[in-house]
Amino acid sequence: MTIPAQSDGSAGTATLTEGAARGETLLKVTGLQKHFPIKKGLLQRQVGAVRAVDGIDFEVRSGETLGVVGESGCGKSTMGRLITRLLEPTAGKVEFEGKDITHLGVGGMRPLRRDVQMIFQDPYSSLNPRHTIGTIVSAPFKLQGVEPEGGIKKEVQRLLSVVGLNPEHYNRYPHEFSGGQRQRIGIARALALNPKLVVADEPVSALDVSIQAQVVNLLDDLQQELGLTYVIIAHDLSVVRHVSDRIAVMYLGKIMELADRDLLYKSPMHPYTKALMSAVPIPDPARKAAKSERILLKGDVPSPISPPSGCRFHTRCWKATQICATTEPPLKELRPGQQVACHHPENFEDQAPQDVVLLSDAKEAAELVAEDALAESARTSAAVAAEVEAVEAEAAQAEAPEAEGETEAAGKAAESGKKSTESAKPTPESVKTAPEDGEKSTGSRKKSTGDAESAESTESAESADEEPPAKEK
Ligand SMILES: Nc1ncnc2c1ncn2[C@@H]1O[C@H](COP(=O)(O)OP(=O)(O)OP(=O)(O)O)[C@@H](O)[C@H]1O
Repeated sequence: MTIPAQSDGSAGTATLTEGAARGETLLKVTGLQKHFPIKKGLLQRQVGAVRAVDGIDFEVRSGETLGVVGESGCGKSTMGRLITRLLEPTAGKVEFEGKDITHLGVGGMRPLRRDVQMIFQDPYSSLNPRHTIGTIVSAPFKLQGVEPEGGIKKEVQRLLSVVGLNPEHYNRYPHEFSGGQRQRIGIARALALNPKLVVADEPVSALDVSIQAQVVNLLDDLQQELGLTYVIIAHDLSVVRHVSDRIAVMYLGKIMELADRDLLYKSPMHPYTKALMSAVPIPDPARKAAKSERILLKGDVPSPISPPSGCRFHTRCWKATQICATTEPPLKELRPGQQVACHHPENFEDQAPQDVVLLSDAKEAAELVAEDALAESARTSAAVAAEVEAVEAEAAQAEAPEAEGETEAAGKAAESGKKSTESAKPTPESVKTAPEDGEKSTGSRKKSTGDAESAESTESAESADEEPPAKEK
């Protein structure tokens, strides 16, 4: 699709190249929380709170697309409304282009409304049925008191053609358009003031599959043409797969994994990410065999009013041990470009190798996880752990000759380096020799590592199922 070039002389509108240069941080979120109070009784006393967003940190870089995925109710829309300041955060900080906008009032936010726009999920209810599309798309100009060069009508018609609509339909009403066309009207309205950041909340989930692809491609084209930065919220990974540069996986108000798209698809580290990915249908019949590796999650997402202790995913995770129920894992960069909040990550060295006794919840959850998936998980973790051990041993060896004949302290350091390597022994070893004493033995985790005797088979980390798609940009 050809998209007309953006007119560069629109009076009063910011040019997209202004502000943060490509790759620089445009939006920064620190410890962001939104707790909706639950009130009861005549006096409307607060008796609890829905912890919709419960302490999240991330950055959005200029020119990139950050995909945000997670099951229904995990706080994605609330997060979107917080960063566009449609909601007031309970705690935390939102910075846009280095400026703290967390508690800006209506007046303070007015100039920012040009720079940050939102596209809503439902193209049916987000457009006023009594207004013509001309009125709808021109509303931002009127609200901001902006008079584009050539007049508002001309600019609105230009915007309509930018999003692939007929400019002659300026005077038509929303009901005269199809779902996909209405979403295009919503996109035209969002683009009216040349925003820097566009937050799209489930922009295609209300549309037919064939139309979804058109709208996703339109968003992608517009990004390239206009240098937009996107946060795209979706409930599954298939929508954000082709457009995102990085993907944040949310669960119960927290970010579980935040990674470059290719890394996430090639080797997801959080068990929840892996489960979400295995739920994406595989259209290629030749890869139907992967079906047996589907991971089914047990039960529903727990209530955000009283989320589980420790790691919030532990009640549905097949790898959960005691530490998962008691200690919340921090979101840590385990690989460059891949942050994960997990004590027992997939495709990586175990972060709590001493903790091997599975929780009873985990044993139940493991019954829903295909044997192949469990075996693969153990194999890849073992392979990564072995790799880490080899690298550390090599480093210790390289240090050793230098230490020879030198100070005693240096010798001791080398020695302690070796010890720490030993203590970081791969999980599978420790899991295999895990307590056999009683019913709380490692259960399915043990079973899975048993299958993983050939820890050397690294290629399993890159099963056909997890091949990253070629980015369509
Ligand atoms: N205004 C509100 N008052 C009280 N609770 C709310 C409010 N808005 C959202 N919630 C609750 O916060 C939690 C997160 O909701 P949110 O809509 O952000 O999730 P989501 O991941 O976007 O889900 P979905 O994909 O279904 O829209 C849910 O439990 C929801 O019921």
